[in-house]
Amino acid sequence: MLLKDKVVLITGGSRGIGAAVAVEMAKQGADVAINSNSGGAAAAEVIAAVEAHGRRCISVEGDVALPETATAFVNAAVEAFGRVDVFVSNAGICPFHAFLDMPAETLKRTMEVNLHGAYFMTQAAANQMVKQGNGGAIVAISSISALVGGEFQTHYTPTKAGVHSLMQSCAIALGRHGIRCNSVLPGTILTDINRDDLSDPAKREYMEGRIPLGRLGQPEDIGGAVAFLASDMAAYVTGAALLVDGGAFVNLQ
Ligand SMILES: NC(=O)C1=CN([C@@H]2O[C@H](COP(=O)(O)OP(=O)(O)OC[C@H]3O[C@@H](n4cnc5c(N)ncnc54)[C@H](O)[C@@H]3O)[C@@H](O)[C@H]2O)C=CC1
Ligand SMILES: C[C@H](O)[C@@H]1OC(=O)[C@H](O)[C@@H]1O
Repeated sequence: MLLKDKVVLITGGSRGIGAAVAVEMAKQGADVAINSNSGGAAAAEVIAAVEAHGRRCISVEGDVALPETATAFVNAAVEAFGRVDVFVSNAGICPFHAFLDMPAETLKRTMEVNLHGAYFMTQAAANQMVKQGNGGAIVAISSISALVGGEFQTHYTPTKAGVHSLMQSCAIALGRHGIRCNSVLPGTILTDINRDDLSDPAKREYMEGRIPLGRLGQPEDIGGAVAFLASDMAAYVTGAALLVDGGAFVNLQ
């Protein structure tokens, strides 16, 4: 087990990639706190799945765009489990929309959830780790979209580049505290975030055709990369980005 008895916090942990990461953390021996803005039945399922691996799990509801959600989440995790060892910044949205008539509110909300949310949460988790005094690991779920564009993602791709940039700067700011900061860059992973977009069979076939490994990703494909970066196996890895995309990025022709 890579994370035996560690305490891992994950934003957006009720569904999709965050939920799969929560379960992988439990498989690796960690107790888990998940945040989400919806909670409910989905969060209850994640709690049950973590507990099935013999680990503890709490769910804390809150909008990551609000700074107070970050302190409330970290405080709740510390109250439940005593400390924070690993923080995974995952919550995000991608309301697909064309560039020329992008509503200002859609742009603002996407920036606030994806980038400001990652900032507030990373800051709150890091402050707790510094207070504890024995280091820690922070992993942000950025994206292949930090490296390449998307016609209907002009509001989204800058947030994913920003999240990785945040990890790079935090790697410097927090290195002296023994806190490592890295990004995972998933390719296209089948979740609710792209369900509508990929419901078009032609689009889905095109996306699959771009991937050397021959399939779109599943949320479970991301868990191993996060576990590695969060663990002592990556003790000398900080400020790094790990693409987990089935080879999509390198497939020019
Ligand atoms: N699915 C994909 O192809 C890819 C996703 N990503 C990133 O992975 C992360 C997770 O996305 P998915 O699992 O695909 O999406 P999803 O829609 O399946 O899950 C999103 C999670 O974030 C939570 N969330 C959304 N807005 C929130 C808010 N304001 N406050 C708190 N929680 C909030 C939801 O409740 C849910 O738990 C996102 O940051 C996304 O940008 C990155 C690359 C590819
Ligand atoms: C939501 C998209 O399908 C998904 O999000 C990303 O970050 C990937 O680049 C995909 O475009």
